[in-house]
Amino acid sequence: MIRLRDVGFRYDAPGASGASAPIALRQISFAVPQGGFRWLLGPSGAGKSSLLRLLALGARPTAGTLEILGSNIGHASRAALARLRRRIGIVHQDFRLLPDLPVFDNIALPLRLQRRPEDEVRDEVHAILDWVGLASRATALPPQLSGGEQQRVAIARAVIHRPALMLADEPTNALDELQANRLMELFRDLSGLGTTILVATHNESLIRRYPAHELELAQGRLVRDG
Ligand SMILES: Nc1ncnc2c1ncn2[C@@H]1O[C@H](COP(=O)(O)OP(=O)(O)OP(=O)(O)O)[C@@H](O)[C@H]1O
Repeated sequence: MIRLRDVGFRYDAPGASGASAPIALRQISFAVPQGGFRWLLGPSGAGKSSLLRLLALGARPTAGTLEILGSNIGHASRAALARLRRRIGIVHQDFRLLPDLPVFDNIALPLRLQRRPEDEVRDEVHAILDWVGLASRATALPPQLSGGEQQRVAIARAVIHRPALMLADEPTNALDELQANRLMELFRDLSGLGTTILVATHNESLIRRYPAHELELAQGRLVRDG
C-alpha cells in the first residue's frame, strides 16, 4: 500500500535559493492498495520520473506525507529505509545494470542482499533467465547485450525477489510487442500475488491493450486518478 498526501518535491539547484529551485511535484495526493496496478502517464517533464524517485526512496518529499508499505517516510530511520528498499523492485529508464558484473550476478543481487542460500539463488536466477529468454547469456557482461536484452535483465533483477512494490519507468521502450505483452502478464501475476505496481509509460498501444487505472501528471500536478 502506498499513500501520498499533498506531496511536493523540489530539486536542489546548486547555488539557487530555495525559491528558485525547480519544483517537480506539487500537492500530489493518491493511494494505491496492496496488489493495485497503476499506469503513470503524462507528457515529458510532467514529473513521472521524479514521483518514481520518491517512491523508490531515492529522495524524500520536500512537502507533504509519503507512506510506503506502512512506513511514514518522513519519520523513518536510515536503517528502516534500507530495509524498505529491499522490498522494492525498480526498472530504471536507463536500466542501471552494473557493467562489470555478469548478467547472472546482476540478477542475483536482490537475493544476495537478502542473504538467500546460494543454491536457491542459482535456481531462481536460472528460472528467471529462462523466462526472459536469456538463458544463454548468463555469463555475458551488460555492455555486450542489446538494449532489449539489457532491459530484460533489468526487469528480471527488479522482480526476482517478489517485491512488495514494483516501480517501472518506461519498461517496454526497448522491447518488441510480444515481449511487452509477456511483461504485462508478469505484472498481472505479480499484482495477483500482492505486489503494488506503478508503470510510467508513453506506450499508447500498450495502454490500449491493457487498460487499467491511470494516474496522470501534468506540470507536476496530478490531473487524473481513475
Ligand atoms: N536531477 C534533476 N535536477 C533538477 N531538475 C530535474 C531533475 N530531474 C528532473 N528535473 C525537472 O523536474 C521536472 C520533472 O521531470 P521528470 O523527469 O520527473 O519528468 P518525466 O515526466 O519523467 O519526463 P520524461 O517522460 O521525459 O521522462 C522537469 O521540469 C525536469 O526538468
